[in-house]
Amino acid sequence: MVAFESGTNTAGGALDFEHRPTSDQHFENALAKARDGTRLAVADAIELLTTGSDTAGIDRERKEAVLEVADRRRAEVVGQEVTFVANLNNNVTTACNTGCLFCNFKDRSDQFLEANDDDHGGFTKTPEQSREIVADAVDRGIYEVTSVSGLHPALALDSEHRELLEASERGDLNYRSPAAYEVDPGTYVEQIEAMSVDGVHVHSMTPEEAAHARRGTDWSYEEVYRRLVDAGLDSAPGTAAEILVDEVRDVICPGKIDTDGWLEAMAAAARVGLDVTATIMYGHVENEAHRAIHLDRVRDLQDRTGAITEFVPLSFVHQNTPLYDYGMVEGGPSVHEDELLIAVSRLFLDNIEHIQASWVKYGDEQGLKMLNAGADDFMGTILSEEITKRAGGEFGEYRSFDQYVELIESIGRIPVERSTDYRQRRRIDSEPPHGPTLGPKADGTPLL
Ligand SMILES: C[S@@+](CC[C@H](N)C(=O)[O-])C[C@H]1O[C@@H](n2cnc3c(N)ncnc32)[C@H](O)[C@@H]1O
Ligand SMILES: Nc1c(NC[C@H](O)[C@H](O)[C@H](O)CO)[nH]c(=O)[nH]c1=O
Ligand SMILES: N[C@@H](Cc1ccc(O)cc1)C(=O)O
Ligand code: SF4
Repeated sequence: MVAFESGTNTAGGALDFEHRPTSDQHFENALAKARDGTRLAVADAIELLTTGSDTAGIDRERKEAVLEVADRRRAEVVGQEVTFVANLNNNVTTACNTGCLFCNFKDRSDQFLEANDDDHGGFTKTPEQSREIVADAVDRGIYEVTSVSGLHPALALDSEHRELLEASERGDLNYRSPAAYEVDPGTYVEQIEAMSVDGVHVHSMTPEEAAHARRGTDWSYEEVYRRLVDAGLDSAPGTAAEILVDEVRDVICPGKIDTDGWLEAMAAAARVGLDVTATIMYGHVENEAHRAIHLDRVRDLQDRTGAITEFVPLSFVHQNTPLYDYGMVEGGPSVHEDELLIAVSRLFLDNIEHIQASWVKYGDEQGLKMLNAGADDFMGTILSEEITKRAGGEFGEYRSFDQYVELIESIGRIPVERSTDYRQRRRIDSEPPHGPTLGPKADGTPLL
């Protein structure tokens, strides 16, 4: 079989990682296990992701075989429905000093100081502004708000946390009083309360944000998530996962919590009754062994919690990022790596029902291909998008219900609007125009 390109980014090869994408398994054996529905081992995932770890590059025929098995599994597990949600993104602030090398969403927080006239090009919203944005979207029929933000130094969990941070003599807490800034983001609890408009589902507080919300205290993640639930939080996004192997995190996000911290935060969110999602951000310096270990850690977390509603592969967008600027990567993942990641996620994660194809990351055409390679959820309307756009992504910020219906029907599948937890679903089989019906103020009128 002809190997037509390298299966992994070359920069990963230059780094001296302990984990390498080799295994004592055989591709055909791993594929047979996948076909039978036998639980896959990490070595099997490495074989499938590399299309055989003893040969260089991705073999196209073998790749197609993996996608086909994953597509069949998808049909067995969830059938022909393709789901999506009527949501908006309302990110509170871009101020962040964590310095992740794959991220261009962030702006250095000193640029947001009252005393600084720099034009940072980012934003911070007050709780009142967040409420207005969400209330307007809810009026239009939206029923989920997703909110992920930079770790603004003025953000505290609540007034008690603020008092502790104000009183602390420690200089290492990444805290600064809101009075020093042009705009006061309030506390996390105030933001969640503000966004809880008319029963809208609030999907917010990644493990990294939860860590920021307990800095300088001895509070557990459970305590933090409990207070957030009291404020109106409904579920938590499992971003900040990146690659759940510390030797990779040490390179791309040394300022972030480690793998165990991420897993601990997610398990705590589950214990207080929250649904969560899980993600992988792949296609930078890591190799296929790291991707396989990541899947194993997510599957183990789901065995323990059962709280993960969907798995969301986030393809690395390289253009405007430090990793690319510093020459640490030559680009993002190839389309073949993208397809294999979706397919192997479906096959490996036998305990997670839904695999999301992100049109933000893949675009419409490739997103549809992913729905024939193991994915069954097509994300949400989101209305605005800042993370990928700032990184150089070009697939836009919004999809309408009409666009969704047309895209999903074009591949012969059934468009279904879903609630965040997938428990409410509505098949869309009427004539256009289409709009949301599951929201507190949704009556089928198109969003825009
Ligand atoms: C921008 S952060 C915002 C929330 C919070 N600061 C955190 O890190 O959890 C949310 C996620 O966006 C994803 N992301 C950031 N930059 C990206 C890029 N260039 N390509 C793909 N995904 C990216 C990462 O997975 C990251 O965890
Ligand atoms: N994949 C991306 C998502 N996915 C999240 C969904 O929109 C939704 O919030 C979730 O499925 C819970 O219902 N969101 C983004 O902003 N960007 C993505 O790339
Ligand atoms: N907003 C994140 C993605 C995301 C948000 C919530 C999720 O549950 C999953 C993924 C991004 O664009 O990268
Ligand atoms: S990924 Fe999150 S924590 Fe890291 S720099 Fe970006 S906004 Fe900050």
